[in-house]
Amino acid sequence: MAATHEKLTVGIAGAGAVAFATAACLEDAGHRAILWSPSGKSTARLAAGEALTATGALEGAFHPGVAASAQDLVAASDVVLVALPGYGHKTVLDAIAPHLRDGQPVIISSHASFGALYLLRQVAQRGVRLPVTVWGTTLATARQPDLATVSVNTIRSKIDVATVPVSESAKGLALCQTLFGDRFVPREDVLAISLSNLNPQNHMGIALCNMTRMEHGETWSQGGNVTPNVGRLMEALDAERVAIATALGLKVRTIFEHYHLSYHVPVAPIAEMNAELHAKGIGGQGPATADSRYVTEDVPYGLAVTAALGKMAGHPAVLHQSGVALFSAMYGRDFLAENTLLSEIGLDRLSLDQLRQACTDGTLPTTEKTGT
Ligand SMILES: NC(=O)C1=CN([C@@H]2O[C@H](COP(=O)(O)OP(=O)(O)OC[C@H]3O[C@@H](n4cnc5c(N)ncnc54)[C@H](OP(=O)(O)O)[C@@H]3O)[C@@H](O)[C@H]2O)C=CC1
Ligand SMILES: CC(C)(CO)C(=O)C(=O)O
Repeated sequence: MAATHEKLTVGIAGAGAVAFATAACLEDAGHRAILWSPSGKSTARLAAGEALTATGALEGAFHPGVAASAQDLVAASDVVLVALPGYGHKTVLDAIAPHLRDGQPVIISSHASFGALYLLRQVAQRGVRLPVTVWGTTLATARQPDLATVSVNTIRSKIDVATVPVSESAKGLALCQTLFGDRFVPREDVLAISLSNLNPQNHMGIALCNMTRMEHGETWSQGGNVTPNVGRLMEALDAERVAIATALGLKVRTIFEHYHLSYHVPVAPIAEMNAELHAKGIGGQGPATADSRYVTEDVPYGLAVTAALGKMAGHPAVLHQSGVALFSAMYGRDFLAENTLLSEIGLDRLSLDQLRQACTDGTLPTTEKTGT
């Protein structure tokens, strides 16, 4: 699909902060957005006729549609966009998979734990082929003060994108441009995107170093608490991730580029960039609970993946591995075991060659480990 002024209907699976912000942006651009909340809770007020009010980087009152079921969502949409935390991905992918049509594009924002490969396997069992476009991050950073309002902190100027199968990359990119404008940076494949989500490493530094604030339920500035030592930890985590990507011959953004492109602040040490965000009033607030996706999503669906890829690439990500172990010890949970996608795609049974092939053609091997 070439980038056009075509107006499309986008079915959004998920109805949290990012889903609301994405729906508002789509409606603002003249597209039609339909939201689906897996429990129905998050769309109840919109379904009752209230407007979705966006404040901040996007202002306005919008009336996206609401779907009562995954089946209705998929049936009414040209494109399906998955926008919710990784711990909900398998549930939602399982809900949409039986209804997706041949060729119907799916976008996952942000992509986690090779969910694209899982979805492609599920639809292939029905003989359905479709392109899955994956983003390393989200269109916006946002919070949901209530279930009819979204506070949009920033709309990103650059988003890393790839499509599985890779042969559909140009069409996937054009679709994203049609929907969201010229803000996409094409990356090689879903493997590159898996190493492009900076939330897990950044949230590890932020949550680990502010855990007592989270446990005490304090209100605290996120940007203002990325102090020099926290910033250095985040930079060291970043160096591990970038080293793995480099070893695999993949180009990914650095933490410096990420903060610069997401928040439009000059490149500097990460503590300084965060201090600048804090001073500008866009540093955000850190989690006011230990039950935060900064840990419950980012450890099993993020740190664990980078750690696994580090081992496969021969560049062990010691700090990421330590993050999984430390948070598991702190919470008294086995975060590695909580990931519902990696075990499904059998990442530990794949060789690097097999994983790379699957990321290229979208087909997971059925045979035992072969190649390096
Ligand atoms: N918010 C932000 O600024 C940023 C977010 N991201 C990433 O974007 C994604 C979405 O974030 P955000 O919108 O803030 O998240 P939210 O917590 O606001 O998402 C809430 C939505 O997720 C659904 N959900 C939660 N748990 C489950 C589950 N177990 N099964 C099924 N559905 C579930 C909820 O369902 P229901 O409606 O039924 O309650 C609701 O629709 C995450 O991966 C996050 O890391 C990345 C960068 C910035
Ligand atoms: C707040 C922000 C934008 C940075 O940590 C974020 O990534 C999130 O909410 O997940």
